Amino acid sequence: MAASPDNQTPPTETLNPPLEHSHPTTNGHDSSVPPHQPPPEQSQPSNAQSPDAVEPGEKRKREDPSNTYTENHPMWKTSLCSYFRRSGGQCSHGDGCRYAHGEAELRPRPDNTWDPTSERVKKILKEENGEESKGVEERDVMMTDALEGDDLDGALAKCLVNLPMKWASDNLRTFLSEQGIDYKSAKKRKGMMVGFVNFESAEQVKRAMEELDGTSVGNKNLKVADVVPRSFEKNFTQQINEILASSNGCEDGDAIDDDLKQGCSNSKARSARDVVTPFAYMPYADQLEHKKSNLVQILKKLTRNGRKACPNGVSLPEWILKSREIGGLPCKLEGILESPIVNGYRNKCEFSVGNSIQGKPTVGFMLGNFREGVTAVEEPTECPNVSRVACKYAAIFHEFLQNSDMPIWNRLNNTGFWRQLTVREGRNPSKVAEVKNSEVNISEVMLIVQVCTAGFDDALVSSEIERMARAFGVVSSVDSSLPRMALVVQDHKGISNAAPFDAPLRSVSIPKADSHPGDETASEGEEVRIHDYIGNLRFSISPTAFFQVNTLAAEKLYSLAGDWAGLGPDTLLFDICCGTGTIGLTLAHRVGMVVGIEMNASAVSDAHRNAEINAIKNCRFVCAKAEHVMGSLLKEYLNLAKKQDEISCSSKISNDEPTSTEENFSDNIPDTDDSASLKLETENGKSTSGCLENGGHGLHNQPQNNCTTENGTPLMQFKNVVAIVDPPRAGLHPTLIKALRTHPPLRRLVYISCNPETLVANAIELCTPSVDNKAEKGNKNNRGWRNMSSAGLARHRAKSMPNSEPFQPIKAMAVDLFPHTPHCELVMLLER
Ligand SMILES: C[S@@+](CC[C@H](N)C(=O)[O-])C[C@H]1O[C@@H](n2cnc3c(N)ncnc32)[C@H](O)[C@@H]1O
Repeated sequence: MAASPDNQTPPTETLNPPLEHSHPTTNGHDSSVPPHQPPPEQSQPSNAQSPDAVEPGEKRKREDPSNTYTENHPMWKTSLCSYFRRSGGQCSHGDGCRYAHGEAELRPRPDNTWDPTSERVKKILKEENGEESKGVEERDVMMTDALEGDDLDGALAKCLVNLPMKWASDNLRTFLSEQGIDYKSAKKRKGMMVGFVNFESAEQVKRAMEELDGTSVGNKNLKVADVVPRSFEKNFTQQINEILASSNGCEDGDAIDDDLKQGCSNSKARSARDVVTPFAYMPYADQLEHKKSNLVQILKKLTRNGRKACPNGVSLPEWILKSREIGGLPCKLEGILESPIVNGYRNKCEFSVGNSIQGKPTVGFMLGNFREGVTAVEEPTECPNVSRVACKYAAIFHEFLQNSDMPIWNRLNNTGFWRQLTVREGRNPSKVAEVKNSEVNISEVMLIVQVCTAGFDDALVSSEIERMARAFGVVSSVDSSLPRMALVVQDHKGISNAAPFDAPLRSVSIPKADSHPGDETASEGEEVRIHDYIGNLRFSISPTAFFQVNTLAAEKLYSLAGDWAGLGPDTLLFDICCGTGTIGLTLAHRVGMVVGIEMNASAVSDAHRNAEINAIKNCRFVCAKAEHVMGSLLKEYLNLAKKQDEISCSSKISNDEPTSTEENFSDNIPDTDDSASLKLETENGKSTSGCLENGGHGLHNQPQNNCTTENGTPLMQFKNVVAIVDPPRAGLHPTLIKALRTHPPLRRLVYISCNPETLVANAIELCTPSVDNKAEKGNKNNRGWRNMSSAGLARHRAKSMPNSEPFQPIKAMAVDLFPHTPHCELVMLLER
């Protein structure tokens, strides 16, 4: 399953590698800086030459820091001396060197962090990341699905880890033959780093381990690991004995005590709790501290990369110059707001269907990464972020699957029927006293069962789905603690469980006799929806629309964004990536007008409906990819002021063809968007006029000027134009960034991010000075972007930014929407 904190791919968020810590390339000093110069965030000591003094075209000179830093300087001995390390303890600066000669001399930095290349930090990171950082080498491989036509024999099967992803079975067989390894069968799927080998005898296993373990293939070392296949239970003891005999010199048939079992077979598996909520072992206050210090490291990348990306001959912007006063941060990180509830907070959980370690069909979370050979699934009961209600539905489905005639999904062969259960919860508005136990507010549940009908008889599919509906109905009719329920089946044939928005959905009636009073009995084809509240606004949410998974914490997030956006009656607010309209609608009463942009058509129709049910009239929602329409929208709305005298507002945005600036923006990053398939829509399905129609609700606000449309409707013009962007994990499209950056009247931008790494990358492009200098532009033929970090790519793109006033990072703050996981939302205010 995909990994993300957004609710399109929920609790598996932690299957992603943990947040990347800032880790300069080699020596703790930035790679662009010669060994004996300070890292970028400290390279402008107070008495250093002002960058403004640098002549155009001349490289900015850095002073020898050993002369300028003294013992009293806050950065004294806070970085390791790479020269000292590389030369085996020699450094011409001797004791006077401002860098630490070894770990013992190293001092903490003013912000209480340590040189990221120090052993101390490496050790902390290892501990923090726990098993996650150890990688597959130190873990069991828990494949519980069989490869096509060949069940693995637990005792004589081995798993080879670190094979090239692109290898198929043939490559693996050739490799084994070249190494002189005898085996019975060998299988590998492209896209995985693991392959499976069955052997004829314990001797073959032993020899394979001796020959292959540690052998290098490409730039990796092979690891021979155990497999815990379906036959785990019956073969376990035998398997252990074989392993003991073959790899540890124990005699075949030795008595096995528990310690030996663990030590020799490495059979300690991680639990779903460890995988999904790796911070659950820490007190909540420590979790918050931990997230904050991670964010500090990530934010510093913005300063470092902004500095690097600054074109030659251009003064460093003020925010970079001032960064050294705040420990290298691009702006102040004002803290982290805690979640009002820390347990059972998720209103959406996607439970995988797969075999447990014991080979039993199970509904829950995968215990690791498919690419690493882990397909085992465990029940969610120990995961503190999942509600008891969601666990109950997972358990009902789990029981049903034990006797289903249809097979569960096999991730290796991409065959099977039952794939995933999504539980979405709708809540009543919470009273303060109920916040701590918000589960009492769960008033309705939408169950989305994902299946793959390909190759199955229609009649069989229908009868099995009916049987499932009865199973849910029976339990909910006897358990009065379960809320109202609606059932939807999603047919998805793709490889990953992440189905596209338009994967066919149909609602399934829950048989009346068995159903709980009030259960949804939507007729076939009718769209089922759930409802939730943000403040006192009611939101109607369709099955595939995004809605923040922690509603109460989202309320804090939106109000923070609103406070920072500097709203008022004369504000036009662009809510970019608006989903069901949550941000714009909750802030609508504080602005003149909201324009929301969202690509998921169901979410846009939810947004319209939500405006309607809450009687909000000053919002308009556009269904399109933001990168396709933002240039046009900004141009139309922001140019209004210039056109005041001659205004007739006859211009139309009839489609999302790129504007001239978009056309000019060519970089060599492929754009996979299908602009042709998208059309700009308004709430009425008509094209949008260049000026805003006076919507009614916002009329009590005082627009600066009015004008009229062709048909005489009054129009408003706004003094203050702000944008709140809330993109998915991948961040903003470069074309959108350019549109925001190159429209000067847009003075303020609030960036909400569930992935601080992409926020930093996008902010590099938004905040780096640009020049109209062809020589500075990126190399159009450079295909090396594939290997670049997101920050490197952003620096590269920043070179192609048309000359325009950059934004400045003003302040940042985190909001914890995901207790017990490493994730949180980050909000940053950018102004110019
Ligand atoms: C993190 S969600 C935020 C939704 C909303 N602001 C909220 O808080 O409920 C990101 C949203 O962006 C939408 N989206 C993703 N890519 C987009 C694009 N290129 N243009 C417009 N919307 C996009 C997704 O469909 C999703 O609804």
